[in-house]
Amino acid sequence: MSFPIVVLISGSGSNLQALIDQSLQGQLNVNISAVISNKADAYGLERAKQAAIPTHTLDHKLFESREAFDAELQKIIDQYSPKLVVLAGFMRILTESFARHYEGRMLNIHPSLLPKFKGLDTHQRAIEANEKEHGVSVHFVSAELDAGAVIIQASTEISSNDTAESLGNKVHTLEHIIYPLAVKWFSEDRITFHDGKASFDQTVLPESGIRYNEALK
Ligand SMILES: Nc1nc2c(c(=O)[nH]1)N[C@@H](CN(C=O)c1ccc(C(=O)N[C@@H](CCC(=O)O)C(=O)O)cc1)CN2
Ligand SMILES: NCC(=O)N[C@@H]1O[C@H](COP(=O)([O-])[O-])[C@@H](O)[C@H]1O
Repeated sequence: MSFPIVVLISGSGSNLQALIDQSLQGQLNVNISAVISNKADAYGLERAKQAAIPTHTLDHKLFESREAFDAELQKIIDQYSPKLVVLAGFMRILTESFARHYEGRMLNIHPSLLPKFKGLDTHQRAIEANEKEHGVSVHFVSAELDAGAVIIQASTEISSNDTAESLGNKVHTLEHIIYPLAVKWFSEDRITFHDGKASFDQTVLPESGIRYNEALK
């Protein structure tokens, strides 16, 4: 496997599992070199162990500052010399120096149609805002929270009887399709990042930030 990646998690790891599955099925030619969690009880750590992927737990509560946590996190990550760092439900805001260190080679999946609903509790906020649609965005990670160049988005309608949970389930399904797709494109050098912007090989997308609804039919 010529394309090492490191995945950061904080919770269940269903997006990690989607990457593991597609890698094992030969649809994604990456080597998940390590999985790192800031939460010891993250089920994603179990998923990694079941796939014989090295795991690390780094409890942010044990560090005096965000900078100290990020410095240790960077040390662990760089042992693996990844070509890509994948945030998959990683729930810590990263410092500017950390974001700059991995600029152009760190992705995040965010459960909203950015730039709408940056931050947390996005499903409930979309419902309360009477949005007609909601969805998910894969983007490069920048120092500014949830503001990096968007690579791919997928959307779903919000039904009148949707709850944050039912909407979250619909979004999760979309995530498990578009995150492996974005990682695949990046690993095949069909997405590049320059000067804060994402650009795409013409075989992928005519322009950045495309909605990829048709992929879900
Ligand atoms: N510098 C950046 N760091 C992170 C980004 C980013 O774009 N730039 N994306 C986030 C992921 N994320 C949303 O997609 C996100 C994660 C966490 C938070 C947050 O408020 N975290 C709190 C703790 C919350 C908790 O522990 O439950 C915090 O860090 O104090 C907002 C958005 C990953 N990092
Ligand atoms: N702000 C970041 C954020 O909320 N990310 C969200 O965390 C979940 C992780 O699920 P998973 O652990 O099952 O992959 C995903 O829904 C992802 O969009």
